[in-house]
Amino acid sequence: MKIKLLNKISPVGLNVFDETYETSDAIENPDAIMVRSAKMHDLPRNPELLAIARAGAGVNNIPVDACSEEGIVVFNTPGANANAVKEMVLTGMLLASRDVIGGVEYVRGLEGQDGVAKLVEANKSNFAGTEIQGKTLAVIGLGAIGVLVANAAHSLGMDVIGYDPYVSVNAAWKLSRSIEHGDSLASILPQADFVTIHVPLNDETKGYINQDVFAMMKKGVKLMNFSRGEIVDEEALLKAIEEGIVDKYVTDFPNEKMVNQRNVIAIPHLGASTEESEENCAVMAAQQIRDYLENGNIVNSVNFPACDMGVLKLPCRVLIMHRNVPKIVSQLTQLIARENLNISDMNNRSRKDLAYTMLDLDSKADAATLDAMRAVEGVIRVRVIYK
Ligand SMILES: NC(=O)c1ccc[n+]([C@@H]2O[C@H](COP(=O)([O-])OP(=O)(O)OC[C@H]3O[C@@H](n4cnc5c(N)ncnc54)[C@H](O)[C@@H]3O)[C@@H](O)[C@H]2O)c1
Ligand SMILES: O=C(O)[C@H](O)COP(=O)(O)O
Repeated sequence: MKIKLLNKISPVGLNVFDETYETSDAIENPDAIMVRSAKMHDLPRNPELLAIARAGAGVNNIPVDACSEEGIVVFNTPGANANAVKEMVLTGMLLASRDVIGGVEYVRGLEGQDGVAKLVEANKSNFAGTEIQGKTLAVIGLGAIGVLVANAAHSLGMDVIGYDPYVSVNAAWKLSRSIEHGDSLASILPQADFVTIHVPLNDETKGYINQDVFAMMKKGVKLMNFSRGEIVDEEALLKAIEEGIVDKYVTDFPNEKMVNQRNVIAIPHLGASTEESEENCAVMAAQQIRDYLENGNIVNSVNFPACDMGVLKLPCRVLIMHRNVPKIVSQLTQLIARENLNISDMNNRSRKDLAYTMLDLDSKADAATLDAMRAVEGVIRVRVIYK
């Protein structure tokens, strides 16, 4: 099996692959791709490609809809880098409150001067700040990162209020009971001294933080964006900075416009860049790829349904990706029955308009049966794994 690496992937993750795998950035016609933030929208996809694993959370760099049409499973690694981002958000809030960056730059400028200790004592008041304890933090998006940020901020003495109209039961369980929930942005933003954004970039959230949303914010708010640059409308942001609504904008996504703006602290996308997080993401992504290539199991996909039949023990497993419409499964099983093949076990799962069927057979399926399955209307891809 050939795994193409589109970004630098932690070697600990690559160790998950045994000697039957080849991993490299130079591979052609891969069976699977491992990627971090490399933009894949304009890259060609070879017909053999079965899976793309994003070692991280955001999948806006991957053409997910096109992959679905081609029967390519797209995975991500939910939560694997959440702690790293949480620590960075806390750092961002502190950098926005205390002028550590200005102070350090000032001290560097004293190189070669006499009486440095005396000078810093005389001028330190230029870099004084405020504390985060006792301030109110609004968290937009209570997923893997938002929950960790909310709980950590609460334990540092902040009042925390969150908003997430699609919050999962799992995330809600993890949220501290002291965190209040709002039912709209308007219900959480007016009282917030700090706002932090933890939603994915998609059609709904592009330009989400716009002029109307800035108008809901308290004057002097400090805004953290460790999600994606495009979630914040930059024209509206610069106006809000000009009007004193935003006191500091801390972003992990600098662009040409943001590199040197007044009141903007721009960080070079370091949220997930820790040894621990890079290992967690790479290991999880590699395990998910292996399980899919070797057993056909789907865990943590962002386009196909979760479906797991464990390790393949029977002679043959047939995997069918198809539209979620009536009569497909019955046609597939009839084709199997026609050849007197016995289905020992099966699983069928759907997600929106896509479905996935796994069939464990007592004997090997012949090529003609597999081709007949491929010809069923609504079938996207058929793959077979032999033990
Ligand atoms: N800076 C970095 O290095 C870094 C690292 C990891 C993730 N990220 C970004 O952070 C995002 C969130 O990561 P995560 O791991 O918490 O993902 P997640 O899927 O666990 O959480 C996202 C949450 O946003 C909520 N949401 C979706 N639309 C919303 C809306 N319109 N309003 C409010 N809430 C909404 C979802 O219900 C979900 O709970 C990623 O999609 C990625 O873009 C950045
Ligand atoms: O969505 C993510 O997981 C982050 O933005 C991390 O991106 P990276 O893997 O390129 O650091």
